[in-house]
Amino acid sequence: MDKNITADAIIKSEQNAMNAITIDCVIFGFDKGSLEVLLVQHGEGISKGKWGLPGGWIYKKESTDNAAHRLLNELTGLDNIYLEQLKAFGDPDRFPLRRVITIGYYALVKREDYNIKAGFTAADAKWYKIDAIPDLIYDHNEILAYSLKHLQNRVRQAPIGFNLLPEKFTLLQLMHLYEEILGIEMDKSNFRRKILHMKLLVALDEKQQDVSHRAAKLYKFDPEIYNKLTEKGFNFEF
Ligand SMILES: O=P(O)(O)OC[C@H]1O[C@@H](O)[C@H](O)[C@@H]1O
Repeated sequence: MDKNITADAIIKSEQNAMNAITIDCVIFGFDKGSLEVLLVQHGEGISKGKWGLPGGWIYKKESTDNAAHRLLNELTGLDNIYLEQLKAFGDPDRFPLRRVITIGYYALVKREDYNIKAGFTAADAKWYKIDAIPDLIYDHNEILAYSLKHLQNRVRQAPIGFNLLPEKFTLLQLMHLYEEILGIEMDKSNFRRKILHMKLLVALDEKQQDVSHRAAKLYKFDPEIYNKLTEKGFNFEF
């Protein structure tokens, strides 16, 4: 085949190819029994003044994982977070100016462990309760909805709570964590029976202190079983 024809074809197909890829991070925070999401207010560009997920452009010589950590840190001050890649969001019309595919990342953290400080192109950065999310830019409400579904599936398949609850907690606190993430109300005795059956918790010889109601028994996670179930997975049907 004629070399020039092949080169021409390559150039043409490259010109038609899309090369704009960005990152968007969904950071869920759990604090005092409520699930929240970290959002940033754009300080410049076509979305100035509007709220969205922390994210943006990837540098040419940067891995997508590094870009996710860098952008999150620059925009919100968050650092040292275990970010998991979710999926790519590639609707051709998701970004108004041209075709841009974005890669979603997500994490679930204990809110009080982190200080938030808006920076870079963000005018503000704030935690929003999951049931009070404003209208977000582009397809960010969809990305958030997908991430929440993913988190809800994840809590049915592996233990959660280790980095979200205090070291010693009551069964009710653990149940509220599940209720908040799954957005459902649970039956206390049913939850108690199922969770204790897993042998994931160690009952302590201690009760809550300084509470106005009847003090409840405290539990902690058995780290070995927690890790084993995290690796192996389970099916927690509520
Ligand atoms: O920051 P701007 O330029 O508005 O957004 C560009 C891209 O960065 C991402 O967060 C958006 O989802 C979009 O894909």
